[in-house]
Amino acid sequence: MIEVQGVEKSYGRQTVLKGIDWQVQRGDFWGIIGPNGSGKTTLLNVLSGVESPEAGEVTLDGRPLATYGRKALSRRLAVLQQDGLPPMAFPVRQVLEMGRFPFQNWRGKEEGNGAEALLNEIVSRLDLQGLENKPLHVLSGGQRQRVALGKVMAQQPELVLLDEPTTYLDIRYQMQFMELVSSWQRAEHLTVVAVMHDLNLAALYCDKLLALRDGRIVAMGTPNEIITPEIVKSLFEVDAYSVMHPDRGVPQLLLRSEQGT
Ligand SMILES: Nc1ncnc2c1ncn2[C@@H]1O[C@H](COP(=O)(O)OP(=O)(O)OP(=O)(O)O)[C@@H](O)[C@H]1O
Repeated sequence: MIEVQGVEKSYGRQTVLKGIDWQVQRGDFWGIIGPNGSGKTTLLNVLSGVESPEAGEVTLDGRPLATYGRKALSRRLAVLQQDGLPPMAFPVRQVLEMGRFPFQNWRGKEEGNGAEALLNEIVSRLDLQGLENKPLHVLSGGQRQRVALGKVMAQQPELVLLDEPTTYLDIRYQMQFMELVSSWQRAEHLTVVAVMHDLNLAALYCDKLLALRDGRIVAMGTPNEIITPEIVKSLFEVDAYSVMHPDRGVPQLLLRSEQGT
């Protein structure tokens, strides 16, 4: 679905992506991991077309990303940031409707009447009943991020790019958010690429992980291949144990204290 070939990206004299080669197949759930400043967000921005690489190319279904118009691209891919929506005064239902923008004509109208049913389904899937008429600024951060996910769902993308989407959520809402994304991904055979800071959540929900350090890919593979003490040490310079999750059969990290036991 996506092919990244020899991508280089610089800001001023700093090269932040160096020779990135990567392929994403339809239906994959990828996590991008790596330390602060390693280029994760920049790579996501190159995939969404927000940033253009100086060298190399990104293609979406065989066609260079740069040749897609903005509206055509937003019918294919959607992006959700850390704090997906600011605390503005728009009511929840209206914010969900904004997700339909790529399908509206110049008068802001959509052909057919499928959108209402779709929005109702999203409201019930995300448990937003009762919040539909409330303005965003009265919601909690966790509720607001659920609405942000709903707006992205309303866009009916084939590819979803998530940039640290659970950063401001407590552990209950982190789990809930990732479960919602995961069930949506399975139901619609979506392709998901998520920048993940929490390696344990990444191991639980991503099928494949790409590890970046200093703008280069240092490892790619399944969570079992990537979430190892050696790779984690090489990325983050921390010592950790890796244990198997008893239910899910994926690795989970336990950090080791610098003082020992
Ligand atoms: N718009 C920009 N202008 C100048 N430098 C930038 C810009 N965006 C990113 N950078 C620099 O590029 C490097 C990579 O940044 P990027 O945000 O991609 O890293 P990251 O891995 O997502 O980091 P974090 O985990 O802290 O979010 C950093 O050194 C950053 O300062």
